[in-house]
Amino acid sequence: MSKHIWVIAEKRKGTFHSSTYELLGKAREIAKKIPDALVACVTLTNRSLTPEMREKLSEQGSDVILNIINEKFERFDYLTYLKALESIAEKFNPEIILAPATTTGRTIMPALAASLKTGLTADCTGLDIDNDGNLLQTRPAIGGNIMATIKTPNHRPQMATIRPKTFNPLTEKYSKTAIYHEIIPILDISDKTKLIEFKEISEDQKSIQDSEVVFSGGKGLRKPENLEILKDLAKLVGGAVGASRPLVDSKWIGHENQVGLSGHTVKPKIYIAAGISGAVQHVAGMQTSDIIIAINKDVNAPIFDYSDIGLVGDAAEILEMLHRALKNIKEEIPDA
Ligand SMILES: Cc1cc2nc3c(=O)[nH]c(=O)nc-3n(C[C@H](O)[C@H](O)[C@H](O)COP(=O)(O)OP(=O)(O)OC[C@H]3O[C@@H](n4cnc5c(N)ncnc54)[C@H](O)[C@@H]3O)c2cc1C
Repeated sequence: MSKHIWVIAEKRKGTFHSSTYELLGKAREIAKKIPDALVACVTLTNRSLTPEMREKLSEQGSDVILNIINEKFERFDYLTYLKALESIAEKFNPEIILAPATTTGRTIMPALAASLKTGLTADCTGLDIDNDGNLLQTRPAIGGNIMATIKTPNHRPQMATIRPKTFNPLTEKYSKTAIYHEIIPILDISDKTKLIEFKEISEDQKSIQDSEVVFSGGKGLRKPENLEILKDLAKLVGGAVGASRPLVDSKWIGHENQVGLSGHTVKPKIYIAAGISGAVQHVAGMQTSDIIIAINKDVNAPIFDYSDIGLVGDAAEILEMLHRALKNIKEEIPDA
């Protein structure tokens, strides 16, 4: 019988979040090391998937799509999600269940692991298969000072959440067309919860994980007012604002903007670290960015070891100069 590697899809409006495609790409890679493995994408929706959605999941590496339908799945609904996943996991006995370490994944996976009586490794940054077919789940531990590799040899399924932007989606379309199943589970749920309000993040609060340019500030910005320059810069180029943990701890900015081990992992095309020293816990969340530009007044700051471009000087002054220059370019060439 085939061994299922499940990827629990993260739905966003009429499409799927990029983390779904990243996990499908990784699932394809590990499937090569498990005989008879099938990559199954598990979607939870309130209606059938459109042909376009199915095609996309197929091209991104799914052999099978298991679409669980329930009227409550227009949005995330904790108890119904849990009961539905539990019931189909018991039916299909997957070997591995992967989900992105988003708010949804972080909420549902621990509860699912507990109800399936297995383990869960949260926030993984690496996955592999050992010679015995066990999933090797790697994640930073002890404050990011060591990488721990965890396996679950005695229980199935093996479950992990993975930080978005850790893996890459397939670079070439997967050649098979996924088999599409619709499942309408009969769920016995005594509803103890009700949705009071659903608040969507506004467009100008662009997520740091979805932006191609992230302007991040650290303690070297010296005062909260200097964060405004970062916000203006981000607005100018359609980017997002990130921060080191001390700025979040001081309530200059929200946790959704924190980059690093206890914040978010980002992988933009350009990451600007202004007044950030480059502590391992911060670097863990941004080191895979394509181009890293560091601004620091200390020429020996560790952040320069990770940067492609380094500017030595006062962060606020340099950011002001950058803002003026970009504004001028925008005025001269509006489409730039
Ligand atoms: C378990 C654990 C989890 C953690 N998780 C995170 C995390 O997710 N994200 C995170 O960021 N940190 C995290 N940390 C904290 C981390 O260890 C560092 O303390 C933190 O990243 C330092 O932030 P910083 O670089 O802004 O400040 P500092 O380390 O104080 O560095 C400030 C930098 O600004 C420079 N500077 C000063 N003045 C100026 C100026 N005028 N112009 C330019 N540069 C200037 C200095 O030279 C210095 O390099 C975690 C720590 C632990 C123990």
